[in-house]
Amino acid sequence: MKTENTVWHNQHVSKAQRAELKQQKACLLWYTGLSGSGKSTIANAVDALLFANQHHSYLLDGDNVRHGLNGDLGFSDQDRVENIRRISEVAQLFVDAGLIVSTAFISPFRQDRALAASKLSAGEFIEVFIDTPIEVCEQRDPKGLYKKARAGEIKDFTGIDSSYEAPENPQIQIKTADQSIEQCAQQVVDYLIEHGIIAAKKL
Ligand SMILES: Nc1ncnc2c1ncn2[C@@H]1O[C@H](COP(=O)(O)OS(=O)(=O)O)[C@@H](OP(=O)(O)O)[C@H]1O
Ligand SMILES: Nc1ncnc2c1ncn2[C@@H]1O[C@H](COP(=O)(O)OP(=O)(O)O)[C@@H](O)[C@H]1O
Repeated sequence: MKTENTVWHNQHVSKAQRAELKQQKACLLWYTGLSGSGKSTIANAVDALLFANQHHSYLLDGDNVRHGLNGDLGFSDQDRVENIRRISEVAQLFVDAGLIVSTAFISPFRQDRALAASKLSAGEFIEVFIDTPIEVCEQRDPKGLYKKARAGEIKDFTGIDSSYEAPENPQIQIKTADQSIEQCAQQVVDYLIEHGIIAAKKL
């Protein structure tokens, strides 16, 4: 550790106070799933629903973070671990600000998702498994990446030559092949209401 001479400062305003002002509880919706499974689509739909109902939320999305904060990282196992570690730290700060935070990253390794969860209090970390079979993801192929990976133009592609460890006990499991985008988003919103993170209001 290079931080041995630094001291943690407790803030006067707590996470709970910040969240209460926003009439919500702070939490982290951690979306995980294969490329093309629907993480971004569903996380964006949920975020839009929350915003429309005056909630304070923020979405950290894969490609955007990789263009900036994590622009130095590729797709080796080691780089993915570091990618998720940094995202976990950033997400924790946003949760501290009292927000309903969403992260939409493949986050293929259980251990890294567990690390993200360990930084938050009980009930704050909500693992959302976007459970879409690889055949469906590959058929959708929204960015043409599966085609390139099959052609050998991209290596270490998740689900093809890089592993994905599915969650064993996610708080929310969404089967996108059987439901519309709206139904998937509503499944997340229903969870937030049932667990007292937001009030029912119009959602
Ligand atoms: N080799 C390889 N494997 C998987 N994905 C790849 C790869 N190369 C580029 N991409 C694109 O990068 C997006 C995944 O980035 P993540 O930061 O979510 O990945 S990870 O959590 O670190 O595994 C992923 O975005 P999504 O399709 O939205 O998941 C791809 O668009
Ligand atoms: N029920 C659904 N939920 C989410 N996405 C869906 C669904 N049905 C079809 N799709 C489509 O699947 C694709 C998912 O892409 P994307 O959200 O970018 O996935 P990811 O972020 O996991 O890579 C989009 O083109 C989206 O329109």
